[in-house]
Amino acid sequence: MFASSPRPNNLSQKMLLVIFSIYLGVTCLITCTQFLTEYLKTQDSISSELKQLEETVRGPISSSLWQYNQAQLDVLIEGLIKMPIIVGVDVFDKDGESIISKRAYSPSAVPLSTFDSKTELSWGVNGDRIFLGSLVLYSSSEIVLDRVLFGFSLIIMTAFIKLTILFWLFIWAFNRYLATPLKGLMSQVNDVQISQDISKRIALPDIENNEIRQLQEHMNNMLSAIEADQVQLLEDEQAKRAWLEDAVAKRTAALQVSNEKLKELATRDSLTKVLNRGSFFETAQHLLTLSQRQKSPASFVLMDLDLFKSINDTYGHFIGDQVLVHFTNTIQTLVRKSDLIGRVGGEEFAIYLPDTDEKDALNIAEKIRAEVARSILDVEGKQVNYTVSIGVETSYLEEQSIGDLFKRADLKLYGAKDKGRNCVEN
Ligand SMILES: Nc1nc2c(ncn2[C@@H]2O[C@H](COP(=O)(O)OP(=O)(O)OP(=O)(O)O)[C@@H](O)[C@H]2O)c(=O)[nH]1
Repeated sequence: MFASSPRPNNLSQKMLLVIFSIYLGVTCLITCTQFLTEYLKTQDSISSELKQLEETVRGPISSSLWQYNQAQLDVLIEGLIKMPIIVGVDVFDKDGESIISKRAYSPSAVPLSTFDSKTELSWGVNGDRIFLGSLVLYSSSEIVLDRVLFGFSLIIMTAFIKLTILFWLFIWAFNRYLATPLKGLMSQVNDVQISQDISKRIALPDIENNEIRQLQEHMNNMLSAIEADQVQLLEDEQAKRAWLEDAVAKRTAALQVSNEKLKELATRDSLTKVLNRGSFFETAQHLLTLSQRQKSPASFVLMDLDLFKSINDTYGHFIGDQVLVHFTNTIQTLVRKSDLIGRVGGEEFAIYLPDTDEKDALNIAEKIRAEVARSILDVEGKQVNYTVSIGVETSYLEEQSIGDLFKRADLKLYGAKDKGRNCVEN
């Protein structure tokens, strides 16, 4: 049973040690007391037997002494000394002088302790008792021990049997009611710990309604509380994350809008919304490089509003601004979405036309010139008419710089101005 039982842990070992040490101590104490009591009882019993023997032999010994019958006295003393409870016999005369002294042991094996019983020897003559001497019978502790040990071995044996039965009963009860349920409890707690699955619950099989069950219930309540806390924490965490993601998304959208605005501010002309000079030339340079790689033609149209100073002077700067906006709106309706429009000076604009040869570029420039010349702008009840001079230039394949193209277009623009304005020069 013990071999198949679970290996005791420190607590159980300690419990066993403490319980059985106490039990052994108490048992030893009781046994020693029992032994002492038994010893004294046996000694009393032997003393009584000695007394009885004295009563029995007092008459014959007194008779032998009265008659001086030494032979009879010797026989009687020999008989006494052979008795199992007697280790010595002494006979004294009336003056206390030893007449006979017999011992059942040799001088080399003297008993540890002896005790005796003494009786007077007398003889009756004419109704008077004549004192003849005394008889002393001795017995020893060894004889008492011999008797006690016989009875006591039975006590020791029964005590050992009781102790053994109690020990195994204790081991069985300990395993059945404490060690096995505790081991099961620890194993299940360990499972929860290793798997980190708080939804698991501890369920010991065949458990009685005792402290272990209460412990199991307390642990399960604790697990439930931890699980509820974890769920709450998870929900809080998810809510926080959702809030954070929402805040980040809103912030990102706001940043994108700001970026777009910044980009527009950096790249666009605030009045006409077409590309500013820097941005136009940068983008046009990229497109020119691309056109060259694809070996496709590209054209550059440079436009300058005619006598714009006098428009400002005549109608004021506000109307001058409206003319600029009108002009950009007009050209946007006449070019492709892929064409690049930029404001390169106060009243000077440029269009970069990818995949456009000289002939097509001239057509577009002419369309712009004609449309502008034809249109009448109505601002604040005033009718404004304006014209534009245009220089057109188409790129050569070996041409690398948009600046060169611009310079050549500018020369053409001067030519148009020289020819009297409101015309296209290429
Ligand atoms: N309203 C307004 N005027 C501008 C703006 N930018 C430049 N101007 C004006 O445009 C005028 C350009 O005048 P000029 O360079 O003498 O040229 P022009 O009068 O157009 O004469 P030509 O170019 O020879 O036909 C100047 O008076 C500038 O003040 C602007 O954004 N708004």
